[in-house]
Amino acid sequence: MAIILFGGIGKRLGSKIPKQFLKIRDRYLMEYTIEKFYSLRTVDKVLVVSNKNWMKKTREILKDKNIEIIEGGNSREESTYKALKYISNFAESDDIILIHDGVRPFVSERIINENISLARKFGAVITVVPSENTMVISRDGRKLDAVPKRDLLYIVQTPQSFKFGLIYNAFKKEEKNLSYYTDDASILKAQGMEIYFVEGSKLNIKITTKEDLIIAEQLCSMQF
Ligand SMILES: Nc1ccn([C@@H]2O[C@H](COP(=O)(O)OP(=O)(O)OP(=O)(O)O)[C@@H](O)[C@H]2O)c(=O)n1
Ligand SMILES: C[C@](O)(CO)[C@H](O)COP(=O)(O)O
Repeated sequence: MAIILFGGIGKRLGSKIPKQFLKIRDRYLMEYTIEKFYSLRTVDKVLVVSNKNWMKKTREILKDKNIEIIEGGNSREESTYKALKYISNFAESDDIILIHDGVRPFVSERIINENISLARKFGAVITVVPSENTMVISRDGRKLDAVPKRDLLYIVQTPQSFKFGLIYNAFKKEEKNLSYYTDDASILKAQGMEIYFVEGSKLNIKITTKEDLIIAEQLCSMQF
């Protein structure tokens, strides 16, 4: 099952409407992402988590698809938790759950299928790419405090995929601290679970700011 997260409002993009409802080449951004999962035989179900103020628009866009839609929460992790609670009514503990940022429309079939196969093998996986830039730590955002060794650094993408029982129990244990986390796997890691890697792609961008939208428009003109 794929949980696709569209519960945000895109503050950092600064557009009047949430970025997932922007159109690129006459298709809603959310349609690009959903299609990547909906078209795969390896994905049995798609659950869309949308923003509570945009449920009607979401239903209208997805009216011709067999997709369940629920309301998100006030943070990405709260939206994920709402989705996990919803599927706890029918999911088995060993079912594979993929959790994906809806604003990553260029995820590939290879990444999705590797998430499924490696989550089945290891129980918990995240999609990553190795850092090609030196990255630094700064506490005040003005000066450099530390330089981690670059070859130890990976940039985390999504999907993040898990055996349902593992991720649901981890969220239940941390339900009061979800706003501390910015992804799903780190909640499991904080409880001592090993998290394995799936090779991502530099094309699997997250559309967060205006620059990302320019890149997305270029990628769409090449891919579709
Ligand atoms: N309460 C929230 C916040 C975010 N998301 C989703 O999580 C993904 C990654 O979040 P981000 O890129 O931060 O999206 P926004 O939260 O919309 O952006 P911003 O932080 O700029 O408002 C997005 O697909 C977003 O829709 C969500 O489902 N529920
Ligand atoms: C989950 C994520 O995409 C991993 O890099 C990222 O943390 C999401 O961050 P956002 O601020 O919710 O976009």
